[in-house]
Amino acid sequence: MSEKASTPNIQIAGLDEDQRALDLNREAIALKVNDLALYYGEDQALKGINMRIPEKRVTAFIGPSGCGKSTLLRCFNRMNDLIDTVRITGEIRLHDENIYDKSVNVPHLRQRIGMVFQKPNPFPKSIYENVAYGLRIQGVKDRRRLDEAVESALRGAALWDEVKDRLSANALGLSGGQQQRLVIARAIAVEPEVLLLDEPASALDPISTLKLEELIYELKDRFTIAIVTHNMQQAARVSDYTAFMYMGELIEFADTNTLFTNPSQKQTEDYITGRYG
Ligand SMILES: Nc1ncnc2c1ncn2[C@@H]1O[C@H](COP(=O)(O)OP(=O)(O)OP(=O)(O)O)[C@@H](O)[C@H]1O
Repeated sequence: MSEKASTPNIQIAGLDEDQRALDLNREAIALKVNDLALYYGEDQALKGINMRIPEKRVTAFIGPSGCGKSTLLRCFNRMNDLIDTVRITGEIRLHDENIYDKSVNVPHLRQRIGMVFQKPNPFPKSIYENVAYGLRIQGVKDRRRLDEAVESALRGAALWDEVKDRLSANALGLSGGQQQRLVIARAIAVEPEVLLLDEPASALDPISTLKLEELIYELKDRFTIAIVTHNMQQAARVSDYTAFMYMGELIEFADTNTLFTNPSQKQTEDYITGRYG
């Protein structure tokens, strides 16, 4: 958080934040999790999760390996549906709609809640076609509209200047950091409401990681962001709220500053002070 305050173009947001200190009860809520449990076959991976994810904020999920961070993130856009053994009870509401309701159109849900994974996964197509992909699936054919959307998404993902002269080059020729920003451009081109980021920087070098963190900060003006990270410094730098999970349970959820400086649970304190994990 302190790094944000030291970055000139972020100070205004910081001042604003100070004026109306982060308070979950005063936030608009994008996602609400009610009594969520998830089982892989006989093994329970998530237990009694209740939480609210605020709109247009960055929420980080931290906790030791295997505590269920990625599993929970995948619940938000029903990626766990793809695993045969998974059984889920409880509900998750995107605004007022239970995303697990039978009537939900899952491909449409995944457009509203986009996801970016640990390893950049561009398609073996041109940079342009990667970004245009979701719009083409939606049936957009008009070239000018596609051009505008591709440029806007690439600018939004802080990649435009680096690729504008080679939009027809294969995306696999980009560096790892560029590929990850391209995948973010692909996700935001369809204007989702929520972006799920599952350890998006873990395969990146420090400079690319920094760029990605700056990008996340910029994107939260437009999107609700949930990020899983192993890196506590990263969580502290990029997020407004942090969820600490342990063995499938949500132990503590608070604004990031409070969670890292004054946690209410001993388990959280033990984790952030490096006593386990
Ligand atoms: N496809 C799967 N089938 C069976 N069990 C799984 C599957 N995916 C995850 N699990 C189990 O669910 C638990 C939670 O895993 P998950 O990957 O969500 O944890 P995590 O906190 O994201 O871990 P990490 O930080 O190591 O990525 C673990 O015990 C894991 O072994």
